[in-house]
Amino acid sequence: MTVTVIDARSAAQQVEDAEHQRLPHRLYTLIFPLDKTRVLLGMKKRGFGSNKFNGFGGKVEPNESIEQGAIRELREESGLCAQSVDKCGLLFFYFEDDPVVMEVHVFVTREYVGDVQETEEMRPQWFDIHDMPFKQMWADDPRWWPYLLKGQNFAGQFWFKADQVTITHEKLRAL
Ligand SMILES: CNc1ncnc2c1ncn2[C@@H]1O[C@H](COP(=O)(O)OP(=O)(O)OP(=O)(O)O)[C@@H](O)[C@H]1O
Repeated sequence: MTVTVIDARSAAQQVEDAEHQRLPHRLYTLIFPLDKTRVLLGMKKRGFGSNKFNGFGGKVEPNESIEQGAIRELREESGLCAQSVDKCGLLFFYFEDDPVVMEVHVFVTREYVGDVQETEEMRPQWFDIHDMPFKQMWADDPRWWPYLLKGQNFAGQFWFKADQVTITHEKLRAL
């Protein structure tokens, strides 16, 4: 069966189970600007995930939609202004020493304007979509990146040790 991700909340319901529902969630976005062969990543210069390459994103603010949050974070962190975004995935991260679930809404954008610029938080760099710097990225990224590349929506859950490196178990599937 093919399930299309219509909105973020319907996607969230795809993977919710009783334990997952009991825990508080914090909403995040993660957005990847694409061209025909490349993706723009950012080297995070400070804070959570520093010294890793990742897409652009952060916490969704109370007064904005998840899409607006993705567009805002992309602009703040890379200088690019997305004119359209496509939702492609939903990720849940659990850390063994943290009761809060990170609920990450993943987007791609192929329509953006502006000049890429380094910011206080991120140093942007283009990479070939088939030659990703996975050794310098979060451990879950190589698991779901192939779905994103194929245009296949996905939902994943990843349980991390407190070291933020070791994945103790995972569930990942196409939607
Ligand atoms: C565990 N495995 C992971 N795999 C892939 N991506 C991950 C991730 N864990 C976090 N992320 C992303 O990292 C950004 C953190 O955002 P983060 O800098 O904390 O938010 P925000 O910019 O609001 O922070 P400030 O409080 O302003 O510093 C955000 O896009 C979030 O989706």
